[in-house]
Amino acid sequence: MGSDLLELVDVEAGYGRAALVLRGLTVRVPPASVVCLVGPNGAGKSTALKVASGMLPPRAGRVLLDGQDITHHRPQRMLTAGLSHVLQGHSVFKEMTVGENVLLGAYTMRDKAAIAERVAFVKDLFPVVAQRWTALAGALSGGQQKQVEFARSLMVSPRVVLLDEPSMGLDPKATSTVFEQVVRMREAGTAVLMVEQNARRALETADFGCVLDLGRVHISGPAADLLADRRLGELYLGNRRTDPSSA
Ligand SMILES: Nc1ncnc2c1ncn2[C@@H]1O[C@H](COP(=O)(O)OP(=O)(O)OP(=O)(O)O)[C@@H](O)[C@H]1O
Repeated sequence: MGSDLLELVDVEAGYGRAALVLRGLTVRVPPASVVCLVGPNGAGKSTALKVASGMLPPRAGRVLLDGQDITHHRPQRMLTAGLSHVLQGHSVFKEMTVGENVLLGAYTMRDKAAIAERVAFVKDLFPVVAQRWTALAGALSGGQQKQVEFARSLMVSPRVVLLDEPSMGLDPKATSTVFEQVVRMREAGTAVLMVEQNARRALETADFGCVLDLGRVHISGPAADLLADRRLGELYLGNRRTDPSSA
């Protein structure tokens, strides 16, 4: 180990008195890489992100950031440590401007010059944020709103961004844009741990993939290898057994 930025190691977690959802989950995110969690509904993908960001304390196992044990840090401390979580669904405040939404991501920051520097950074990374800065966020398309959420999550200069279903509810064109922005985040040096239903598209974007089933990693490896795995294609990626192009 040692070279991974974020590690979930042998994590067990669940909700209240209900049975465990994560049953010994280990996931590793190397620096400036995109790692994608895929798998069937209820496998525990979103739960893994909640454990990583401190929203759900695990019952066993560890969360390490750059080798430091941050397992029982509260969400705000996780955020200042460098983990930013973009939740499932849309979380922009539609009646506020794009700029106001983005600046909400700086609420833990005191240094005005640092805030201005981050605003310039996210405007550069997401041109739509710069172009629509004073517009009401509710007037933007779903894909554009997702980019506002990304920009907000990057204000604190996170080392890892956790993205829960970034393409949810988006049409194919907006989905492509959102995945292009994920690549840009990685190019800008931020690691991404992403959960996606759109497994094929997500693996095409990711460096590494983990297929979760029943709260454990079933298969993991370079995303290109998972995409090329015929059995995996049939089980999770929608390839038909008779489709010669999936060979
Ligand atoms: N807040 C909660 N309270 C109780 N149970 C929950 C809660 N959130 C999730 N669960 C349960 O935990 C299990 C795993 O849910 P999770 O959302 O992590 O799965 P997932 O792999 O992300 O699924 P999906 O692809 O459907 O989003 C499910 O059985 C779900 O019902």
